[in-house]
Amino acid sequence: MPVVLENLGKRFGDGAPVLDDVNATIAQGEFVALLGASGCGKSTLLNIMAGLEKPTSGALEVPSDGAAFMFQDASLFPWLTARGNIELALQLADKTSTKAGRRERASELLELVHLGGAGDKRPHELSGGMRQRVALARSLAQDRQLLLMDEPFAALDAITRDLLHDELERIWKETGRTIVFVTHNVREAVRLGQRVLLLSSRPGRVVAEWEVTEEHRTDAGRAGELTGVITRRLREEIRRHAK
Ligand SMILES: Nc1ncnc2c1ncn2[C@@H]1O[C@H](COP(=O)(O)OP(=O)(O)OP(=O)(O)O)[C@@H](O)[C@H]1O
Repeated sequence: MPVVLENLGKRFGDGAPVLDDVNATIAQGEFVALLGASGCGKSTLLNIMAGLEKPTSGALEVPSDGAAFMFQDASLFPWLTARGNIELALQLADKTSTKAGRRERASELLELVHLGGAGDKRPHELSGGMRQRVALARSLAQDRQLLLMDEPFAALDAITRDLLHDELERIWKETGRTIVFVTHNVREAVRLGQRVLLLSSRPGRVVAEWEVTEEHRTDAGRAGELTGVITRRLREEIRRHAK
């Protein structure tokens, strides 16, 4: 099922609208990067898609089983091991699951995020990148078609982030999830998205979008050109907003 946003608006209390007339359709299995300046309403839009916030106007269609969420901060339970954190998510997702079933599924998910050997470690024993891998496995444990990711790699160093980009792309291809990935990093948006949507500021609205083609993926020069085009457009938005 696609995600459809129609003339979506959001204001908090009697403040100025944060989002106004947001329109977008995201196909099942598509990977969309949502880009915008700080404070333009990206997280608010994601929260609306997750059902955590209600829009003030407009309509939205999301898969009936809701969405899985992954944040910038892994927010793992510190007293549980990596495996324990994943098993808990499995238990919450399916109350009828058995302990043995959860154990097996947690092992599969740990393998999927390349953490097969670290299941018994607790969060403080893991690096930032490893913690985000556990968080990714935990969000996949929720077993929803739609995965919403809010700047999940923003706090990581560049090398770890590049590695996780490769991993996320592989996992997306393996699992066929629909992914909406919020970032303010243009390079990251072009690296991951099949499509990049740019949200303007005050009010937030989709003002531009770009397809990232196979050519961009295989030719670093072409990817660099597209990154440049999008960066210039993003800067325009930021300047317009600063006036
Ligand atoms: N619960 C809330 N109550 C009042 N205002 C809010 C609430 N949540 C968000 N806002 C306001 O909505 C605007 C958009 O915030 P949001 O977090 O969605 O932006 P963002 O694009 O995700 O920002 P960033 O990139 O900095 O994380 C901000 O001005 C923020 O202060």
